[in-house]
Amino acid sequence: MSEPDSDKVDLRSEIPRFRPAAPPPSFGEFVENMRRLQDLAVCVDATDEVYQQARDRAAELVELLAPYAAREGKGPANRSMDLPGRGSLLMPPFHVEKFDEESVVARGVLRRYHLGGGGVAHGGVLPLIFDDNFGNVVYAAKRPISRTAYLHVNYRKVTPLDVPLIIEGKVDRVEGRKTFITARLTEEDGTLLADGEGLMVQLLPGQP
Ligand SMILES: CCCCCCCCCCCC(=O)SCCNC(=O)CCNC(=O)[C@H](O)C(C)(C)COP(=O)(O)OP(=O)(O)OC[C@H]1O[C@@H](n2cnc3c(N)ncnc32)[C@H](O)[C@@H]1OP(=O)(O)O
Repeated sequence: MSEPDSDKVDLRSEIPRFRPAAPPPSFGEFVENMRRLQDLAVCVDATDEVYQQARDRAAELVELLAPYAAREGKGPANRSMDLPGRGSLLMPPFHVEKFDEESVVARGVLRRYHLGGGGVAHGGVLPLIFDDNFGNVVYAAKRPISRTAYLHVNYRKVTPLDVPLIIEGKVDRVEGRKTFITARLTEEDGTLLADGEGLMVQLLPGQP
């Protein structure tokens, strides 16, 4: 039998404990530069010589970082609460501004690398923002550890890039293992861009 792993949130579950990170000072600037690089990677129109140089410098960066790859929950990405998107490149750069049992509010911008077409955000980015908000709402409401069973987004208006956006989500109702959550994505002046509803289901012992 394998040894119990105290990093698991519950020894019957495969989910790692969530532990906020205190990243080294340069980590935030590194992540912001990586986001800027993503913006450029999706928009530059350069010569082959420039791409060759970019390829080689990117390969150097890979070589520098590869020895430090660590398992989930070790590195600061995704756990740095003071950084946009918790310091995770996967996450849109939003900051949580309110986190309590009533609601979770986060504010941020979508940027060039989130472009879908026609100058506005890719529709697939919005469910990511909603899902992350739902996860935070479950956590803030002190509900048991849960996973998203479904998530429904209504796109009410196109979502602009480089404009402050606000998402606010709250528990709508609880039925046994089920937590139903609703959320709204707006601009700062209250213009509704999208609203969503989701079901988070409490995990049973042993569910990953
Ligand atoms: C501080 C910083 C934090 C940091 C916060 C970080 C935030 C990150 C948040 C990310 C969250 C995720 O994306 S999680 C990843 C995406 N989700 C997943 O991968 C989940 C994959 N699916 C599953 O694992 C499973 O389907 C479960 C666990 C969701 C449910 O399976 P189960 O345990 O067998 O439950 P089951 O008996 O089927 O259903 C239980 C009840 O829910 C209902 N139910 C289940 N699925 C559905 C459904 N799609 N639509 C309607 N109803 C459903 C059933 O009818 C039943 O109702 P009744 O008969 O009892 O009435």
